[in-house]
Amino acid sequence: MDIFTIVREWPLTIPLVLFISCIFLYTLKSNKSSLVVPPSPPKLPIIGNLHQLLGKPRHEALWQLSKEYGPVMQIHIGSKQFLIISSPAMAKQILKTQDHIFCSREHFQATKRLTYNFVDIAFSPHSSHWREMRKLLVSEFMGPKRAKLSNHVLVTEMESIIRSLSRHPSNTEVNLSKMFLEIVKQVVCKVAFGKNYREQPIKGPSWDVMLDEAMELLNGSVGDSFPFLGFFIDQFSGWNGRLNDGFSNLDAYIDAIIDDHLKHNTEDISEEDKDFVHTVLDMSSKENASGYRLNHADIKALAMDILTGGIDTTVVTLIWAMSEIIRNTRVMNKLQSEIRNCTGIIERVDELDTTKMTYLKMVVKETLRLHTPAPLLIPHVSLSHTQIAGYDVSPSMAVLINAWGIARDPSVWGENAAEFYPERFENVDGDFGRDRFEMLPFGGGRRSCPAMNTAPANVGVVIANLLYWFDWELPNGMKCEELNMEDGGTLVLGKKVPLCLVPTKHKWEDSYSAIN
Ligand code: HEM
Repeated sequence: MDIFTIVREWPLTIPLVLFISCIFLYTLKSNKSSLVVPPSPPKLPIIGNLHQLLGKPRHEALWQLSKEYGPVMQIHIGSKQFLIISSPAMAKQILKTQDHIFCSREHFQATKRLTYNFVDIAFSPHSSHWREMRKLLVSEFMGPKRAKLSNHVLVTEMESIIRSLSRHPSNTEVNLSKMFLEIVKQVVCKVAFGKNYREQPIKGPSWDVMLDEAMELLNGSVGDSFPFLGFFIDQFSGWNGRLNDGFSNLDAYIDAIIDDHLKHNTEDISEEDKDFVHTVLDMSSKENASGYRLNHADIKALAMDILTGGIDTTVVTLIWAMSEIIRNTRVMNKLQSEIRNCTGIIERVDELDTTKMTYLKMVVKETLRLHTPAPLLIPHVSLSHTQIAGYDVSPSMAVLINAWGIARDPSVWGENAAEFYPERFENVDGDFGRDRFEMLPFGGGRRSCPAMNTAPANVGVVIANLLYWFDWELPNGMKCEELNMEDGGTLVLGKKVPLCLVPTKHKWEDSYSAIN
Protein backbone atom coordinates (compact mmCIF):
# COMPACT_ATOMS: atom_id res chain seq x y z
CA MET A 1 0.00 0.00 0.00
CA ASP A 2 1.54 3.31 -1.09
CA ILE A 3 1.28 6.64 0.70
CA PHE A 4 -1.56 7.84 -1.57
CA THR A 5 -3.72 4.84 -0.70
CA ILE A 6 -3.10 5.49 3.03
CA VAL A 7 -4.19 9.13 2.59
CA ARG A 8 -7.28 8.08 0.61
CA GLU A 9 -8.32 5.63 3.30
CA TRP A 10 -7.28 7.77 6.33
CA PRO A 11 -10.62 7.55 8.15
CA LEU A 12 -9.88 3.82 8.61
CA THR A 13 -6.11 3.97 8.90
CA ILE A 14 -5.80 6.42 11.81
CA PRO A 15 -7.91 4.44 14.29
CA LEU A 16 -6.01 1.28 13.21
CA VAL A 17 -2.62 2.94 13.85
CA LEU A 18 -3.85 4.23 17.23
CA PHE A 19 -5.11 0.76 18.16
CA ILE A 20 -1.79 -0.91 17.23
CA SER A 21 0.18 1.77 19.13
CA CYS A 22 -1.90 1.19 22.25
CA ILE A 23 -1.27 -2.56 22.09
CA PHE A 24 2.45 -1.89 21.52
CA LEU A 25 2.67 0.51 24.51
CA TYR A 26 0.70 -1.87 26.71
CA THR A 27 2.99 -4.78 25.79
CA LEU A 28 6.08 -2.62 26.44
CA LYS A 29 4.73 -1.56 29.83
CA SER A 30 3.79 -5.07 30.88
CA ASN A 31 7.19 -6.36 29.66
CA LYS A 32 8.87 -3.67 31.73
CA SER A 33 6.92 -4.52 34.82
CA SER A 34 7.71 -8.19 34.31
CA LEU A 35 11.40 -7.36 34.91
CA VAL A 36 12.61 -8.73 38.22
CA VAL A 37 14.28 -5.78 39.91
CA PRO A 38 16.84 -6.41 42.71
CA PRO A 39 15.66 -5.53 46.23
CA SER A 40 16.19 -1.93 47.20
CA PRO A 41 15.90 -0.01 50.50
CA PRO A 42 12.90 2.37 50.55
CA LYS A 43 13.79 5.55 48.75
CA LEU A 44 12.73 9.19 48.97
CA PRO A 45 11.61 11.32 46.01
CA ILE A 46 14.47 13.10 44.19
CA ILE A 47 17.33 11.99 46.47
CA GLY A 48 16.58 8.26 46.33
CA ASN A 49 18.64 6.38 48.95
CA LEU A 50 21.13 9.18 49.57
CA HIS A 51 19.90 9.75 53.14
CA GLN A 52 20.75 6.13 54.03
CA LEU A 53 24.37 6.65 53.01
CA LEU A 54 25.03 9.78 55.04
CA GLY A 55 26.86 9.87 58.36
CA LYS A 56 29.23 6.98 57.75
CA PRO A 57 31.68 5.87 55.05
CA ARG A 58 29.86 4.76 51.89
CA HIS A 59 31.24 1.18 51.92
CA GLU A 60 30.18 0.70 55.56
CA ALA A 61 26.67 2.09 54.98
CA LEU A 62 26.23 -0.13 51.91
CA TRP A 63 27.50 -3.17 53.80
CA GLN A 64 24.96 -2.59 56.55
CA LEU A 65 22.13 -2.21 54.01
CA SER A 66 23.22 -5.40 52.24
CA LYS A 67 22.72 -7.32 55.52
CA GLU A 68 19.03 -6.48 55.18
CA TYR A 69 18.54 -6.47 51.40
CA GLY A 70 20.94 -9.21 50.31
CA PRO A 71 24.11 -9.62 48.26
CA VAL A 72 22.50 -8.17 45.12
CA MET A 73 20.82 -4.89 45.92
CA GLN A 74 19.90 -1.79 43.96
CA ILE A 75 20.21 1.74 45.24
CA HIS A 76 19.28 5.09 43.72
CA ILE A 77 21.16 8.31 44.19
CA GLY A 78 19.35 11.12 42.41
CA SER A 79 19.00 10.04 38.80
CA LYS A 80 21.63 7.29 39.07
CA GLN A 81 21.06 3.62 39.84
CA PHE A 82 23.73 1.34 41.25
CA LEU A 83 23.82 -2.42 41.65
CA ILE A 84 25.56 -3.28 44.91
CA ILE A 85 27.34 -6.64 45.15
CA SER A 86 28.19 -8.00 48.60
CA SER A 87 29.20 -11.68 48.42
CA PRO A 88 32.01 -13.70 46.83
CA ALA A 89 29.52 -15.73 44.74
CA MET A 90 27.90 -12.62 43.28
CA ALA A 91 31.30 -10.93 42.79
CA LYS A 92 32.33 -14.01 40.79
CA GLN A 93 29.25 -13.53 38.59
CA ILE A 94 30.29 -9.95 37.81
CA LEU A 95 34.06 -10.42 37.54
CA LYS A 96 34.29 -13.87 35.96
CA THR A 97 31.10 -15.51 34.69
CA GLN A 98 29.72 -12.32 33.14
CA ASP A 99 32.94 -10.34 32.98
CA HIS A 100 32.34 -9.75 29.24
CA ILE A 101 29.16 -7.82 30.17
CA PHE A 102 30.37 -5.92 33.26
CA CYS A 103 33.63 -4.60 31.83
CA SER A 104 32.86 -0.98 31.08
CA ARG A 105 33.16 2.12 33.24
CA GLU A 106 30.93 4.90 34.52
CA HIS A 107 31.12 8.48 33.21
CA PHE A 108 31.66 11.19 35.82
CA GLN A 109 32.54 14.84 35.22
CA ALA A 110 35.86 14.65 37.02
CA THR A 111 36.94 11.42 35.37
CA LYS A 112 36.11 12.90 31.96
CA ARG A 113 38.32 15.92 32.62
CA LEU A 114 41.16 14.17 34.42
CA THR A 115 41.41 11.43 31.80
CA TYR A 116 41.44 13.74 28.79
CA ASN A 117 37.94 12.60 27.80
CA PHE A 118 38.25 8.95 28.89
CA VAL A 119 41.31 8.08 26.82
CA ASP A 120 43.11 6.57 29.85
CA ILE A 121 42.83 2.94 31.07
CA ALA A 122 41.09 3.02 34.46
CA PHE A 123 38.06 5.10 33.48
CA SER A 124 37.88 4.40 29.77
CA PRO A 125 34.78 2.58 28.51
CA HIS A 126 35.35 -0.94 27.20
CA SER A 127 36.79 -0.39 23.71
CA SER A 128 39.67 -1.28 21.42
CA HIS A 129 41.36 1.94 22.62
CA TRP A 130 41.20 0.71 26.24
CA ARG A 131 42.60 -2.68 25.17
CA GLU A 132 45.57 -1.10 23.35
CA MET A 133 46.36 1.27 26.23
CA ARG A 134 46.19 -1.51 28.83
CA LYS A 135 48.38 -3.80 26.70
CA LEU A 136 50.88 -0.98 26.42
CA LEU A 137 50.98 -0.30 30.18
CA VAL A 138 51.39 -4.00 30.96
CA SER A 139 54.19 -4.58 28.44
CA GLU A 140 56.06 -1.28 28.75
CA PHE A 141 55.51 -0.21 32.38
CA MET A 142 55.17 -3.58 34.09
CA GLY A 143 57.00 -5.81 31.59
CA PRO A 144 60.29 -7.63 32.42
CA LYS A 145 62.61 -4.77 31.33
CA ARG A 146 60.87 -2.11 33.42
CA ALA A 147 60.31 -4.56 36.33
CA LYS A 148 64.09 -5.09 36.49
CA LEU A 149 64.62 -1.32 36.58
CA SER A 150 61.85 -0.89 39.17
CA ASN A 151 63.44 -3.51 41.41
CA HIS A 152 66.83 -1.83 41.05
CA VAL A 153 65.41 1.63 41.85
CA LEU A 154 63.47 0.28 44.83
CA VAL A 155 66.47 -1.52 46.33
CA THR A 156 68.69 1.56 45.80
CA GLU A 157 66.04 3.74 47.45
CA MET A 158 65.81 1.28 50.37
CA GLU A 159 69.60 1.43 50.80
CA SER A 160 69.44 5.18 51.14
CA ILE A 161 66.48 4.91 53.57
CA ILE A 162 68.37 2.34 55.68
CA ARG A 163 71.42 4.65 55.77
CA SER A 164 69.33 7.61 56.84
CA LEU A 165 67.42 5.57 59.47
CA SER A 166 70.74 4.28 60.83
CA ARG A 167 71.81 7.88 61.44
CA HIS A 168 68.48 8.75 63.03
CA PRO A 169 68.90 9.85 66.70
CA SER A 170 68.17 6.85 68.92
CA ASN A 171 64.81 6.55 70.64
CA THR A 172 63.17 9.10 68.39
CA GLU A 173 60.23 8.39 66.16
CA VAL A 174 60.13 8.32 62.37
CA ASN A 175 57.02 9.28 60.40
CA LEU A 176 56.62 6.14 58.31
CA SER A 177 53.56 7.48 56.47
CA LYS A 178 55.69 10.30 55.06
CA MET A 179 58.63 8.01 54.39
CA PHE A 180 56.52 5.49 52.44
CA LEU A 181 55.09 8.25 50.26
CA GLU A 182 58.62 9.42 49.39
CA ILE A 183 59.77 5.87 48.59
CA VAL A 184 56.81 5.07 46.33
CA LYS A 185 56.91 8.45 44.57
CA GLN A 186 60.62 8.03 43.95
CA VAL A 187 60.22 4.55 42.44
CA VAL A 188 57.12 5.30 40.33
CA CYS A 189 58.54 8.58 39.02
CA LYS A 190 61.99 7.18 38.29
CA VAL A 191 60.56 4.26 36.32
CA ALA A 192 57.85 6.26 34.55
CA PHE A 193 59.48 9.65 34.08
CA GLY A 194 63.21 9.04 34.57
CA LYS A 195 63.47 11.14 37.71
CA ASN A 196 61.41 12.44 40.57
CA TYR A 197 60.03 15.71 39.27
CA ARG A 198 59.21 17.06 42.72
CA GLU A 199 61.94 19.73 42.45
CA GLN A 200 60.80 20.83 39.00
CA PRO A 201 59.86 24.53 39.10
CA ILE A 202 56.22 24.18 38.20
CA LYS A 203 53.58 26.75 39.01
CA GLY A 204 50.84 25.77 41.39
CA PRO A 205 50.69 23.65 44.52
CA SER A 206 53.08 20.92 45.58
CA TRP A 207 53.03 17.42 44.16
CA ASP A 208 51.29 15.90 47.19
CA VAL A 209 48.59 18.58 47.32
CA MET A 210 47.92 18.13 43.58
CA LEU A 211 47.55 14.37 43.91
CA ASP A 212 45.35 14.59 47.01
CA GLU A 213 43.10 17.05 45.20
CA ALA A 214 42.87 14.76 42.13
CA MET A 215 41.85 11.81 44.34
CA GLU A 216 39.20 13.98 46.04
CA LEU A 217 37.82 15.16 42.70
CA LEU A 218 37.64 11.59 41.37
CA ASN A 219 35.06 10.86 44.10
CA GLY A 220 32.54 12.66 41.91
CA SER A 221 30.29 15.69 42.32
CA VAL A 222 26.64 16.48 43.07
CA GLY A 223 26.10 17.13 39.36
CA ASP A 224 26.99 13.51 38.55
CA SER A 225 23.82 12.28 40.26
CA PHE A 226 21.55 15.33 40.09
CA PRO A 227 22.04 16.66 36.56
CA PHE A 228 20.02 19.92 36.71
CA LEU A 229 20.15 21.12 40.31
CA GLY A 230 23.58 19.54 40.76
CA PHE A 231 25.03 21.66 37.98
CA PHE A 232 24.17 24.84 39.93
CA ILE A 233 25.37 23.34 43.22
CA ASP A 234 28.72 22.39 41.61
CA GLN A 235 29.01 25.86 40.12
CA PHE A 236 28.14 27.83 43.28
CA SER A 237 29.87 25.54 45.78
CA GLY A 238 33.11 26.08 43.88
CA TRP A 239 33.44 22.41 42.85
CA ASN A 240 33.65 23.26 39.13
CA GLY A 241 36.40 25.78 39.90
CA ARG A 242 38.29 23.20 41.94
CA LEU A 243 38.05 20.73 39.05
CA ASN A 244 39.36 23.34 36.60
CA ASP A 245 42.27 24.29 38.86
CA GLY A 246 43.04 20.68 39.87
CA PHE A 247 43.10 19.56 36.27
CA SER A 248 45.13 22.57 35.05
CA ASN A 249 47.80 22.06 37.72
CA LEU A 250 48.23 18.35 37.01
CA ASP A 251 48.09 18.94 33.27
CA ALA A 252 50.83 21.58 33.52
CA TYR A 253 52.91 19.17 35.62
CA ILE A 254 52.55 16.35 33.08
CA ASP A 255 53.19 18.76 30.19
CA ALA A 256 56.43 19.87 31.84
CA ILE A 257 57.55 16.23 32.13
CA ILE A 258 56.75 15.51 28.48
CA ASP A 259 58.37 18.76 27.26
CA ASP A 260 61.48 17.89 29.24
CA HIS A 261 61.62 14.53 27.44
CA LEU A 262 61.00 16.12 24.03
CA LYS A 263 64.08 18.35 24.48
CA HIS A 264 66.30 15.31 23.97
CA ASN A 265 66.41 13.21 20.86
CA THR A 266 65.45 9.70 22.02
CA GLU A 267 67.74 8.23 19.33
CA ASP A 268 70.66 9.47 21.44
CA ILE A 269 69.42 7.55 24.50
CA SER A 270 70.23 3.85 24.86
CA GLU A 271 67.29 1.43 25.24
CA GLU A 272 68.52 0.68 28.77
CA ASP A 273 68.30 4.33 29.80
CA LYS A 274 64.88 5.02 28.30
CA ASP A 275 62.11 5.59 30.81
CA PHE A 276 58.41 4.88 30.17
CA VAL A 277 57.74 8.37 28.75
CA HIS A 278 60.65 8.00 26.28
CA THR A 279 59.19 4.69 25.16
CA VAL A 280 55.64 5.96 24.64
CA LEU A 281 56.93 9.07 22.84
CA ASP A 282 58.85 6.78 20.49
CA MET A 283 55.69 4.76 19.96
CA SER A 284 53.64 7.85 19.15
CA SER A 285 55.72 8.40 16.02
CA LYS A 286 54.38 5.29 14.28
CA GLU A 287 51.48 2.84 14.21
CA ASN A 288 51.84 -0.41 16.13
CA ALA A 289 51.26 -3.90 14.68
CA SER A 290 47.47 -3.54 15.09
CA GLY A 291 47.48 -0.19 13.27
CA TYR A 292 47.12 1.81 16.49
CA ARG A 293 49.00 5.06 17.09
CA LEU A 294 49.28 6.92 20.39
CA ASN A 295 48.56 10.64 20.45
CA HIS A 296 49.60 13.35 22.90
CA ALA A 297 46.41 13.10 25.01
CA ASP A 298 46.84 9.30 25.32
CA ILE A 299 50.35 9.78 26.71
CA LYS A 300 49.15 12.35 29.22
CA ALA A 301 46.26 10.10 30.26
CA LEU A 302 48.69 7.22 30.83
CA ALA A 303 50.83 9.48 33.03
CA MET A 304 47.68 10.53 34.93
CA ASP A 305 46.71 6.86 35.55
CA ILE A 306 50.17 6.05 36.84
CA LEU A 307 50.09 9.02 39.23
CA THR A 308 46.54 8.54 40.50
CA GLY A 309 46.43 4.71 40.42
CA GLY A 310 49.94 3.69 41.38
CA ILE A 311 51.00 5.84 44.31
CA ASP A 312 48.27 6.18 46.96
CA THR A 313 47.22 2.52 46.79
CA THR A 314 50.76 1.26 47.38
CA VAL A 315 51.49 3.82 50.11
CA VAL A 316 48.38 2.95 52.15
CA THR A 317 49.18 -0.77 51.84
CA LEU A 318 52.65 -0.15 53.29
CA ILE A 319 51.27 1.96 56.14
CA TRP A 320 48.62 -0.62 57.06
CA ALA A 321 51.13 -3.47 56.82
CA MET A 322 53.57 -1.84 59.27
CA SER A 323 50.68 -0.78 61.55
CA GLU A 324 49.40 -4.35 61.79
CA ILE A 325 52.91 -5.79 62.21
CA ILE A 326 53.71 -3.44 65.11
CA ARG A 327 50.36 -4.21 66.78
CA ASN A 328 50.92 -7.96 66.52
CA THR A 329 54.22 -8.78 68.20
CA ARG A 330 53.82 -12.49 67.42
CA VAL A 331 53.57 -11.73 63.68
CA MET A 332 56.51 -9.29 63.84
CA ASN A 333 58.78 -11.84 65.55
CA LYS A 334 57.81 -14.64 63.18
CA LEU A 335 58.25 -12.40 60.14
CA GLN A 336 61.62 -11.07 61.29
CA SER A 337 62.97 -14.54 61.88
CA GLU A 338 61.78 -15.65 58.42
CA ILE A 339 63.42 -12.63 56.74
CA ARG A 340 66.66 -12.95 58.69
CA ASN A 341 66.85 -16.75 58.39
CA CYS A 342 66.13 -16.68 54.66
CA THR A 343 68.88 -14.21 53.92
CA GLY A 344 71.56 -14.55 56.60
CA ILE A 345 73.90 -11.55 56.66
CA ILE A 346 73.63 -9.69 53.36
CA GLU A 347 73.90 -6.12 52.15
CA ARG A 348 70.33 -5.66 51.00
CA VAL A 349 67.12 -7.61 50.61
CA ASP A 350 65.93 -7.59 47.02
CA GLU A 351 62.90 -9.01 45.24
CA LEU A 352 64.58 -12.33 44.50
CA ASP A 353 65.24 -12.84 48.24
CA THR A 354 61.61 -12.09 49.08
CA THR A 355 60.28 -14.72 46.65
CA LYS A 356 61.44 -17.35 49.19
CA MET A 357 59.61 -15.66 52.10
CA THR A 358 56.24 -17.37 52.30
CA TYR A 359 55.18 -15.76 55.59
CA LEU A 360 55.98 -12.28 54.21
CA LYS A 361 53.64 -12.97 51.27
CA MET A 362 50.92 -14.03 53.72
CA VAL A 363 51.42 -10.85 55.77
CA VAL A 364 51.03 -8.69 52.64
CA LYS A 365 47.91 -10.64 51.62
CA GLU A 366 46.40 -10.33 55.08
CA THR A 367 47.06 -6.57 54.99
CA LEU A 368 45.26 -6.27 51.65
CA ARG A 369 42.36 -8.32 53.06
CA LEU A 370 41.84 -6.40 56.26
CA HIS A 371 42.62 -3.02 54.72
CA THR A 372 41.31 -3.32 51.16
CA PRO A 373 42.75 -0.08 49.70
CA ALA A 374 39.91 0.58 47.22
CA PRO A 375 36.83 -0.47 49.25
CA LEU A 376 34.34 -0.36 46.35
CA LEU A 377 36.88 -0.92 43.53
CA ILE A 378 36.27 1.31 40.49
CA PRO A 379 32.60 1.06 39.41
CA HIS A 380 32.06 -1.53 36.66
CA VAL A 381 29.28 -0.87 34.13
CA SER A 382 27.11 -3.37 32.21
CA LEU A 383 27.26 -3.28 28.43
CA SER A 384 23.89 -4.98 27.85
CA HIS A 385 20.84 -6.35 29.62
CA THR A 386 21.54 -9.45 31.73
CA GLN A 387 20.47 -11.28 34.87
CA ILE A 388 22.30 -11.71 38.17
CA ALA A 389 20.87 -14.22 40.66
CA GLY A 390 17.58 -14.09 38.76
CA TYR A 391 17.37 -10.28 38.89
CA ASP A 392 17.30 -8.22 35.71
CA VAL A 393 20.13 -5.78 35.21
CA SER A 394 19.66 -3.08 32.61
CA PRO A 395 22.35 -1.91 30.19
CA SER A 396 24.69 0.85 31.49
CA MET A 397 24.01 -0.11 35.11
CA ALA A 398 26.88 0.95 37.40
CA VAL A 399 28.01 -1.86 39.70
CA LEU A 400 29.75 -1.30 43.03
CA ILE A 401 31.44 -4.40 44.46
CA ASN A 402 31.85 -4.07 48.21
CA ALA A 403 35.33 -5.60 48.35
CA TRP A 404 35.84 -4.09 51.83
CA GLY A 405 32.79 -5.85 53.29
CA ILE A 406 33.38 -9.19 51.56
CA ALA A 407 36.97 -9.31 52.83
CA ARG A 408 35.85 -8.81 56.45
CA ASP A 409 32.74 -10.96 56.43
CA PRO A 410 32.80 -13.58 59.24
CA SER A 411 30.52 -15.84 57.17
CA VAL A 412 33.34 -15.96 54.59
CA TRP A 413 36.46 -15.74 56.78
CA GLY A 414 35.29 -17.30 60.03
CA GLU A 415 34.97 -16.02 63.57
CA ASN A 416 38.43 -14.42 63.50
CA ALA A 417 37.68 -12.35 60.36
CA ALA A 418 38.50 -9.09 62.17
CA GLU A 419 41.84 -10.41 63.43
CA PHE A 420 45.17 -9.91 61.64
CA TYR A 421 46.09 -13.55 61.17
CA PRO A 422 48.33 -14.17 58.13
CA GLU A 423 48.37 -17.94 58.75
CA ARG A 424 44.81 -18.11 57.34
CA PHE A 425 46.42 -18.15 53.87
CA GLU A 426 48.38 -21.36 54.54
CA ASN A 427 47.29 -23.93 51.95
CA VAL A 428 44.99 -21.46 50.18
CA ASP A 429 45.54 -21.95 46.45
CA GLY A 430 44.45 -19.78 43.55
CA ASP A 431 44.56 -16.09 42.81
CA PHE A 432 42.03 -13.70 44.31
CA GLY A 433 40.13 -11.93 41.55
CA ARG A 434 40.86 -14.72 39.07
CA ASP A 435 40.00 -18.06 40.70
CA ARG A 436 38.69 -16.93 44.10
CA PHE A 437 36.53 -14.00 45.13
CA GLU A 438 36.62 -13.94 48.95
CA MET A 439 38.87 -10.87 48.80
CA LEU A 440 39.35 -8.51 45.88
CA PRO A 441 42.06 -5.95 46.64
CA PHE A 442 42.83 -5.69 42.92
CA GLY A 443 39.30 -6.20 41.60
CA GLY A 444 38.95 -8.91 39.02
CA GLY A 445 38.31 -9.92 35.44
CA ARG A 446 39.49 -7.90 32.50
CA ARG A 447 39.30 -4.62 34.47
CA SER A 448 41.44 -5.96 37.34
CA CYS A 449 44.47 -3.98 38.42
CA PRO A 450 47.35 -4.61 36.01
CA ALA A 451 49.76 -4.27 38.97
CA MET A 452 48.19 -7.13 40.95
CA ASN A 453 51.48 -9.08 40.94
CA THR A 454 54.06 -6.30 40.94
CA ALA A 455 52.51 -4.11 43.66
CA PRO A 456 52.46 -6.79 46.45
CA ALA A 457 56.03 -7.79 45.50
CA ASN A 458 57.20 -4.18 45.91
CA VAL A 459 55.40 -3.87 49.24
CA GLY A 460 57.16 -7.07 50.35
CA VAL A 461 60.62 -5.68 49.47
CA VAL A 462 60.07 -2.49 51.52
CA ILE A 463 58.72 -4.36 54.57
CA ALA A 464 61.48 -7.01 54.38
CA ASN A 465 64.23 -4.35 54.34
CA LEU A 466 62.75 -2.41 57.26
CA LEU A 467 62.37 -5.54 59.38
CA TYR A 468 65.71 -6.99 58.37
CA TRP A 469 67.76 -4.01 59.50
CA PHE A 470 65.71 -2.63 62.37
CA ASP A 471 63.66 -3.61 65.37
CA TRP A 472 60.60 -1.40 65.72
CA GLU A 473 58.67 -0.03 68.67
CA LEU A 474 55.74 2.27 69.26
CA PRO A 475 56.78 5.73 70.53
CA ASN A 476 56.50 6.96 74.13
CA GLY A 477 55.76 3.55 75.62
CA MET A 478 52.46 3.38 73.72
CA LYS A 479 50.77 -0.01 74.02
CA CYS A 480 49.88 -2.00 70.85
CA GLU A 481 46.16 -1.68 71.48
CA GLU A 482 46.50 2.12 71.80
CA LEU A 483 47.63 2.58 68.20
CA ASN A 484 45.00 4.59 66.32
CA MET A 485 43.76 2.44 63.43
CA GLU A 486 40.99 4.73 62.15
CA ASP A 487 40.70 4.88 58.39
CA GLY A 488 39.54 7.67 56.12
CA GLY A 489 39.05 8.48 52.45
CA THR A 490 36.52 7.35 49.86
CA LEU A 491 38.26 6.06 46.76
CA VAL A 492 41.34 4.87 48.67
CA LEU A 493 41.18 4.10 52.40
CA GLY A 494 44.20 5.46 54.22
CA LYS A 495 45.18 5.61 57.89
CA LYS A 496 43.77 8.83 59.37
CA VAL A 497 46.63 9.43 61.80
CA PRO A 498 50.20 9.13 60.41
CA LEU A 499 52.13 6.06 61.57
CA CYS A 500 55.16 7.02 63.68
CA LEU A 501 57.51 4.32 65.01
CA VAL A 502 60.91 4.16 66.70
CA PRO A 503 63.59 2.15 64.88
CA THR A 504 66.57 0.52 66.60
CA LYS A 505 69.35 -0.89 64.43
CA HIS A 506 69.27 -4.65 64.78
CA LYS A 507 72.28 -6.16 66.58
CA TRP A 508 73.41 -8.67 64.02
CA GLU A 509 76.07 -10.23 66.25
CA ASP A 510 73.38 -11.56 68.64
CA SER A 511 71.07 -12.93 66.01
CA TYR A 512 73.86 -14.26 63.81
CA SER A 513 74.98 -16.51 66.65
CA ALA A 514 71.33 -17.48 67.11
CA ILE A 515 70.96 -18.33 63.39
CA ASN A 516 74.11 -20.46 63.29
C1 HEM B 1 48.73 -2.09 46.34
C2 HEM B 1 48.62 -1.40 45.23
C3 HEM B 1 47.39 -1.36 44.35
C4 HEM B 1 46.10 -1.68 44.63
C5 HEM B 1 45.53 -2.22 45.92
C6 HEM B 1 45.33 -1.43 43.42
C7 HEM B 1 43.96 -1.65 43.31
C8 HEM B 1 43.24 -1.48 42.14
C9 HEM B 1 41.83 -1.74 42.01
C10 HEM B 1 40.91 -2.20 43.11
C11 HEM B 1 41.48 -1.47 40.72
C12 HEM B 1 40.08 -1.58 40.12
C13 HEM B 1 39.81 -3.00 39.68
C14 HEM B 1 38.39 -3.23 39.25
O1 HEM B 1 37.67 -2.28 39.00
O2 HEM B 1 37.98 -4.41 39.16
C15 HEM B 1 42.67 -1.04 40.02
C16 HEM B 1 42.72 -0.70 38.69
C17 HEM B 1 43.83 -0.18 38.09
N1 HEM B 1 45.09 -0.03 38.65
FE1 HEM B 1 45.65 -0.57 40.50
N2 HEM B 1 46.16 -0.94 42.46
C18 HEM B 1 47.44 -0.89 42.98
C19 HEM B 1 48.58 -0.46 42.32
C20 HEM B 1 48.62 -0.01 41.04
C21 HEM B 1 49.82 0.44 40.37
C22 HEM B 1 51.23 0.46 40.97
C23 HEM B 1 49.44 0.82 39.12
C24 HEM B 1 50.40 1.33 38.08
C25 HEM B 1 50.39 2.30 37.42
C26 HEM B 1 48.01 0.61 38.99
C27 HEM B 1 47.24 0.89 37.86
C28 HEM B 1 45.91 0.55 37.71
C29 HEM B 1 45.15 0.76 36.48
C30 HEM B 1 45.67 1.37 35.18
C31 HEM B 1 43.85 0.28 36.72
C32 HEM B 1 42.68 0.26 35.75
C33 HEM B 1 42.52 -1.09 35.07
C34 HEM B 1 41.40 -1.12 34.03
O3 HEM B 1 40.38 -0.46 34.22
O4 HEM B 1 41.56 -1.82 33.03
N3 HEM B 1 47.54 0.11 40.19
N4 HEM B 1 43.74 -1.05 40.92
